[in-house]
Amino acid sequence: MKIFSAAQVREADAYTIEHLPITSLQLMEKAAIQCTQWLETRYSQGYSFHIFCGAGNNGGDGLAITRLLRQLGYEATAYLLQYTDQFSTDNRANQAALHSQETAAIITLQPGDKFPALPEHAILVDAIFGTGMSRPLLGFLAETVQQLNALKDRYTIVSIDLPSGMLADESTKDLLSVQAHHTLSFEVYKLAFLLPENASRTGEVHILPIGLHKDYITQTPTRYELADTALIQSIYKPRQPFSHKGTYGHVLLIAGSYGKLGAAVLSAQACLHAGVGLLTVYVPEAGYNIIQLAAPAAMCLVDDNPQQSVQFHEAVTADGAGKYKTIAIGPGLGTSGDTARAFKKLLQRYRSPMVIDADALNILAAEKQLLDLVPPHSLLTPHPKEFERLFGPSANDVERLEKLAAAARERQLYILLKGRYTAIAGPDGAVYFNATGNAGMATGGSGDVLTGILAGILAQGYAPKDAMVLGAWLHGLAGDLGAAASSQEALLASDMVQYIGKAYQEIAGYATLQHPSKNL
Ligand SMILES: NC(=O)C1=CN([C@@H]2O[C@H](COP(=O)(O)OP(=O)(O)OC[C@H]3O[C@@H](n4cnc5c(N)ncnc54)[C@H](O)[C@@H]3O)[C@@H](O)[C@H]2O)[C@@H](O)CC1
Ligand SMILES: Nc1ncnc2c1ncn2[C@@H]1O[C@H](COP(=O)(O)OP(=O)(O)O)[C@@H](O)[C@H]1O
Ligand SMILES: [K+]
Repeated sequence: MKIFSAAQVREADAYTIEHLPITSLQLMEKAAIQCTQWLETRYSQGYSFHIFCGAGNNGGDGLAITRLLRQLGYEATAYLLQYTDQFSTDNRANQAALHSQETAAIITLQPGDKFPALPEHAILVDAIFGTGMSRPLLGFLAETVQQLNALKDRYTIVSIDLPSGMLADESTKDLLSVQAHHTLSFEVYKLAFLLPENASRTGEVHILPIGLHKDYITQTPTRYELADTALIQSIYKPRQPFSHKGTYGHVLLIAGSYGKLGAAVLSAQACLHAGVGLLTVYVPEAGYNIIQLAAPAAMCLVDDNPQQSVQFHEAVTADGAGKYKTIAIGPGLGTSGDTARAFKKLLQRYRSPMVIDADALNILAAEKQLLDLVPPHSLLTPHPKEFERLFGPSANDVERLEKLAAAARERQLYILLKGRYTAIAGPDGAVYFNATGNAGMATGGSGDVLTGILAGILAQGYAPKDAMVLGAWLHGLAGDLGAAASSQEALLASDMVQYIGKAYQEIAGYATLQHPSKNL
């Protein structure tokens, strides 16, 4: 699903009005009908609705919602904020429609007026500004928004299209905006909804279809995209009946150190469940029995050093053309000087794309020149702190995304920035967001599982970008299925491993089952 900027949303509206038999007022009515239906299924007749309307088309939506709610028998009042007398045409049309229905439904709020008294079961609807927001809220507008926010613990606040004060595709981290419990937005996700800095202000986001023209949506290129099931199914390749373990690649996983061998175990198990053909795990001597017992399907190479791996570069031949399709390095590895030196030698020898995570990223961050040695098209998987260590601090989430895209482009890398909406950037500068996953995955070891999954998928022959997008989806879906089976609190990284199979099953769907038994 493409993520449109505010300017593109306006273009999409205009294109739809030009190419379909629909006026802008009718499009507004469709948006208002969708919002009203959402409110109606959620709140019974005992609730009253208090809709705060601006002078533009967002306010027009609010006025239309007020009228539709009243038609359904709800108590609903529109408060029209008098910060200007320049109303949009469709806003005026909806004021007139509401007046002709019943005059008392609109109350104008002037600067200096007392904030309206609210009954017990009130729902506050914010229809002040949407994608037309162009400057910080000041004076009367700022006071009204502050008064709404002061009520957020007592009443539910529903924002239409965007919480007023928030920009769709720029950071508004330091600006005042409505703090909504729900945001009802139209047709497409906006970048603002995917930024951690906005989490407490958008609340739950619900995207409602309003019938924007499909041609505009399919033909318009966007900088950002949210992965969806259609994209994942287009990437996923079912296994071939005559394939063998050589078909699916050999991964060398370099992970674990004394006290952190669990990271190697989790990565190894995840890599196996992701479908790798063969897996060799390289661990310090202390890890031999652990790996052999915890991942019997994997082979094990052991470093001479008992506690940390310091000569893993020897595992690949000097010309780099070894037997390993993919090398993954980092989970629980440690960052000692000897380990860092071995990593440097490995980077000099092995020139195919690798998966680089955790302590391997920390080694790169400590000695930044090593970044120049990373093979092109490698996959780096930093969390925000690791990203900052590697590429420097960012003033806000939008700047961090721009840094992500720039680093991927300039260094010809695939970089996956972890989070609620993990962001994936490649050398072409496009950024994909992943929507699967839940807060239960905020637990030690879940990143190690992701590293294993990515290496396992990459070795099977997926292109790096596809491996990243599919791997992040699979990882999050395994977490979602695991949490559904128990709870987010109880979810462990090992549960994510156990649910990789079920996650694949969902992606593949029964339609792709090749076995003759499906006809029985
Ligand atoms: N046909 C359409 O264009 C549709 C528009 N829709 C609604 O229309 C919204 C966009 O409407 P508009 O483009 O009228 O924009 P808004 O209603 O978001 O804002 C309107 C005006 O507010 C002014 N403004 C912006 N920031 C301000 C500030 N801080 N202080 C004072 N004034 C400020 C701007 O100059 C702008 O002209 C969408 O978010 C959506 O809710 C929907 O009805 C769907 C159809
Ligand atoms: N709130 C959340 N919602 C969705 N996914 C999450 C959330 N918190 C963490 N995750 C996912 O869990 C993983 C955590 O990785 P990381 O921080 O490296 O953990 P660790 O180093 O403990 O293994 C990432 O893939 C991240 O996207
Ligand atoms: K709004």
